Amino acid sequence: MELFETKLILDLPDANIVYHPSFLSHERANQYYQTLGETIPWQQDQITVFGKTHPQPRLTALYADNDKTYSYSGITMKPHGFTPVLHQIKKEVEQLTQNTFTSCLLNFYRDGKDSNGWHSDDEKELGTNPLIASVSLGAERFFHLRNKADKRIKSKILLQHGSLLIMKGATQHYWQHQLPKTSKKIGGRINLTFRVIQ
Ligand SMILES: O=C(O)CCC(=O)C(=O)O
Ligand SMILES: [Fe+2]
Repeated sequence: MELFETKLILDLPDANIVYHPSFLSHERANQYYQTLGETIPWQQDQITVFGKTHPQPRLTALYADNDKTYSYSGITMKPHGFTPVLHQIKKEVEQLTQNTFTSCLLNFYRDGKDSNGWHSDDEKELGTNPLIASVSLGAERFFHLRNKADKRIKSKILLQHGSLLIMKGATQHYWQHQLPKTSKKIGGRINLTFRVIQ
């Protein structure tokens, strides 16, 4: 549940992005970080980008209330069924966004060397204008955005422990995002992205 009404609307052309810094209390964010870190069967897949195969620079897991697979960068992920904790977080995200989700893709960035390269969440299984709701737990990391038509148009936002970032509307058509590496000595970060996978 949202603690404060505080929300930040990113003022970017052709984007619809809202940031809720205090979506979860620190106490609950701590609990979720610990539980998910210990209980999720994290996997490290081999990805193929520009014809080269290498281990993905983070760990992932897919959860869903259906058995539809999700494919990107040459990986096909099979979902697990929602656990009680993930189901609880999903309900809270659904309440705030007034949306329902079928799936949650989890990312575990073990330290500052783990990352997520430039991409849009534009796989066809996500539909035309997907609403992506992204919960951050653990170490703060910068989330970069760049305009697809003019890559010099950029923005970044620090994703804090317990925050929720919502991307919707045409955002994925016009913008890419990434989570770059950092040389700072930081701990792990868990990210949960709720989506509809059709
Ligand atoms: O870790 C993040 O905040 C971003 C994750 C992301 O972009 C994705 O999984 O598609
Ligand atoms: Fe993404």
